[in-house]
Amino acid sequence: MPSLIISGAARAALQSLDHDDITFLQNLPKAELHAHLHGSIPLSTLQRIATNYSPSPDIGAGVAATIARLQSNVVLTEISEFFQLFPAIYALIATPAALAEATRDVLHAFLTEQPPPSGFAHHPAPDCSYLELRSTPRKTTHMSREQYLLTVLSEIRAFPGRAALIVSVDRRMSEEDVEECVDLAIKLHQQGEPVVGLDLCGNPLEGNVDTFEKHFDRAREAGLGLTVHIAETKLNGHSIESFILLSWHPDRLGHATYLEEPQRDIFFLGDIPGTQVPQIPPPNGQVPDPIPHHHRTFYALWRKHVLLLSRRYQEAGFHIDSQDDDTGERAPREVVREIQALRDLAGKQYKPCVEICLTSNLLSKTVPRLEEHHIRHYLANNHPVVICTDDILPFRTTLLAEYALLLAKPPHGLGLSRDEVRKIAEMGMNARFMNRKQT
Ligand SMILES: CNc1ncnc2c1ncn2[C@@H]1O[C@H](COP(=O)(O)O)[C@@H](O)[C@H]1O
Repeated sequence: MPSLIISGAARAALQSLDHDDITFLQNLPKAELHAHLHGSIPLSTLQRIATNYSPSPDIGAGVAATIARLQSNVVLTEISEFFQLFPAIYALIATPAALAEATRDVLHAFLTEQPPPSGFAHHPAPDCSYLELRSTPRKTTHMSREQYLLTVLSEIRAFPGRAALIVSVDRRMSEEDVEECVDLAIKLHQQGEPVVGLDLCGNPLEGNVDTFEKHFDRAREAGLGLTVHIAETKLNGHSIESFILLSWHPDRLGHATYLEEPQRDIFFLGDIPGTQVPQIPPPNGQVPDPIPHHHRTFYALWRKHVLLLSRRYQEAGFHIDSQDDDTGERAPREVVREIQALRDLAGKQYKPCVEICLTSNLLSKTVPRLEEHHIRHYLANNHPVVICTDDILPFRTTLLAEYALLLAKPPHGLGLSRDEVRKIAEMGMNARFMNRKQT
């Protein structure tokens, strides 16, 4: 049986709750929708697999060093260091047998009754009611990508209706690799396997997503839900990439930490009270000085963005005057209004559920303090969110402890009421890809 570990802020939040609060959180139906398989392997499982493993000496040293790091709290200076943990984990989980063993323990850690982590005395209970586990199909010397997926799925099938798979593609993949992963995801979904979605993940500071859109489109057409890691760092938030990813209209967004006001204005119309149409430069194309920074960023990006949107809406049968888009003579304000009108016409308000991983963001230093976490913005604007763990192995948390961070009083948590926490849990259950209504 896997043993759970909690430390840091998540531990302090859970410790600050009384027995009643913990029982309340345990009894809430909760969906875990953002958990990466290799980041969620219980440490005890990894250690067991390492004991039965005989690697070449140079790989062995890397594996031993990573396990020692995971044992003694992973302290990161910046998010890019986080991704360096995975090569050693991958070296251990290279055969179908090891992958099956790891997947089984991840599923049990989330879905079956677990004794409380050391130092806690609450009743054993499953960490969540429903799990969408995500993983990047990896080709090794022992298995193809298809075998990889079939191995993971054969374990997931042991939890019918309670577990499903999201196939991840990594930002660093070539287009051919993405194509192969998406082909497999579609094929397995069509064969009735519990493959429910497609995810874009990987080190946010690497890779280029420009050529992936058509494959995400294919996946959507085949009935898969789409989620993308977006604006995970400041650099991603400021770039055209966030506009591109939003223009794919994913069903859910991973992290969305640094989406800027103009991006939210355009895509999530109505999220920012009183500023649905941002105050932006006048129609003559001059950028007046001084203007707020985010309007400047918006001005720099809007033309590219409008071209993208134009293409999508023209494909959907709507008309946008492309000459205006090319010359840039039309006021950005008008463009925003036009987009809003088109959105109204299409009868869709776009409110993709944001997958929130509190401890992950704090430990990978993309959010400095819980009080500054972007969940506050989304909650204040009635924008759907789901609470998730991301990678319980390095981040040493559980879904219960992430919910404790919502309910615990400051400074241990956000101090939300039980009613607010119940609503958040419901939003999460409603954002499941399994059984979702197709739009
Ligand atoms: C910190 N937040 C994150 N942001 C982006 N990608 C992440 C991530 N956490 C994990 N992954 C992605 O998931 C892979 C491991 O699981 P799988 O091999 O797919 O099962 C990592 O290599 C990384 O690409």
